[in-house]
Amino acid sequence: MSAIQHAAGLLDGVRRRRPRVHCLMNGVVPKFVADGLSALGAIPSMTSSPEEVGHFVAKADALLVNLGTLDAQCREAIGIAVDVAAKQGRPWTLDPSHCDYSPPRAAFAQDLLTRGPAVLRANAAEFDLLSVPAGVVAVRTGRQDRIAYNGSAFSVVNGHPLTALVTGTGCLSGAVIAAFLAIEPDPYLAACAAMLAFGVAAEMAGTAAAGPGSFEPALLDALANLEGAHILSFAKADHEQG
Ligand SMILES: Nc1ncnc2c1ncn2[C@@H]1O[C@H](COP(=O)(O)OP(=O)(O)OP(=O)(O)O)[C@@H](O)[C@H]1O
Ligand SMILES: Cc1ncsc1CCO
Ligand SMILES: [Mg+2]
Repeated sequence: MSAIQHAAGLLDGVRRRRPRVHCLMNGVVPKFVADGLSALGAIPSMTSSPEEVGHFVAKADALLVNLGTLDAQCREAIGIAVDVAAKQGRPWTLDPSHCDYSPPRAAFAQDLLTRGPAVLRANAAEFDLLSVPAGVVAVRTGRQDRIAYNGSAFSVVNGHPLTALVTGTGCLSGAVIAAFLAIEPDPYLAACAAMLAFGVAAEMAGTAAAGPGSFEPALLDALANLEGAHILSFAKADHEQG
């Protein structure tokens, strides 16, 4: 089965199984990310207090760690969350948001990469600063999204330029990866499926939007209305075999 056919089936799996995704999100776009996960068919939770986060991660099917507005309490919560994820076998995605602005944040992100994330999702500037250890699926987003693992790579060229004009679309794409990780044990297939679903939904939203203001709700609508058949019809992707 191709990665595209597999993605269509996994989208149905997300709707059937409604995975719980716990998000340690930045303070800028938590509502958008939670709404995007709900629209897709997953169940978001966003608590970050150190005394509670472990309980939330233990009950979640997957975790997203986003460093966008990192502070001392976030660092503590992230440490607890990734420990619980490791102990309970919960897959997690790292979004090293804005690590290119701050050497301490880049060092923290680089350290987190050694603590067992299934997937790194980063924009080009963030991605190019980090070295991705073997065993971590590497997703570099931009006009083209490239998913790489162990010598293989998959590039998704779906999407719409308005995506780049709405803050938090990258954060949401990391959350969508976490939702697919919750139901697909192979993190490379999960990440390919997530970026196909997100890219096709963004393309559908782009045709309905007049600008970034109407693109944002249109993207939520497109995530909710997306069907496996849309992925099969509209996916534009290339496989590079290593
Ligand atoms: N020029 C573009 N054309 C089409 N899609 C794009 C373009 N640039 C980015 N995207 C899409 O926008 C989304 C966000 O990617 P980007 O690399 O901009 O992340 P980001 O900088 O982390 O975003 P944010 O921090 O706002 O959440 C991805 O789904 C990506 O495919
Ligand atoms: C703009 C911004 N600043 C910190 S997090 C965030 C949202 C994702 O880029
Ligand atoms: Mg980002």
